[in-house]
Amino acid sequence: MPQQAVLPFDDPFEWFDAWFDQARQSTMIEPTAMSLATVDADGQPSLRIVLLKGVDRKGFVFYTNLQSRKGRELLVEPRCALTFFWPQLGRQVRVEGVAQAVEDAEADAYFASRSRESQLGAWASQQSRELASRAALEAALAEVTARFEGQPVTRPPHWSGMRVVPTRIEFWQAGDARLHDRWEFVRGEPEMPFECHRLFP
Ligand SMILES: Cc1cc2nc3c(=O)[nH]c(=O)nc-3n(C[C@H](O)[C@H](O)[C@H](O)COP(=O)(O)O)c2cc1C
Repeated sequence: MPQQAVLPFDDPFEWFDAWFDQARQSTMIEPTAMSLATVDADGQPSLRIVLLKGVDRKGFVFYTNLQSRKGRELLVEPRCALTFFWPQLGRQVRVEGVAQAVEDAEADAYFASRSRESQLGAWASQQSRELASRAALEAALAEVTARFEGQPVTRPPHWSGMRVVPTRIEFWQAGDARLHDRWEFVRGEPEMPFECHRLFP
């Protein structure tokens, strides 16, 4: 991978778009997968994979059950972090920021684009709650399938999108002999312009 002597982009969103396009054009499975880190009220971190479903200058959007562990944690502490790892390209992107619920209309539009099976699953799963048995989950799915028979499946009120509004975005490109390139863009508040720094690997 060629080393970057100069800054390839001075705008972190343009930079992300370029790398994300290349990741999606590669043979990589799940290029939209990202680790999402949250913390609970005691400061205990937790980490899981979610899928990036939208990105623009406002931030990085994923969808989930708002009553899941991550949903409950983000309600109390919206500061969170994301990491993308694109091994075929030798790249990592790290994002830190604040999660905000997306507008209802945006969540409705995305929910409507999902398969009916996924829509019913969103109703049937009390994500992250204790489940007595697989049969209980299947019974919940059968119940919602019967409830919505012959009609569109509406979005559950507890299922929506979260947008991570970034205050830090770091681009990491693997280099020879571990002399990787790292560039960070930071801003104190989401309304402020980003400052860019190069970091030791
Ligand atoms: C490849 C992959 C993609 C996933 N995408 C999502 C997603 O977009 N939204 C989601 O809520 N969970 C997704 N999950 C499941 C989460 O990793 C996690 O198990 C679930 O959201 C419950 O997490 P929580 O208990 O921390 O809230 C995905 C898991 C994998 C492995």
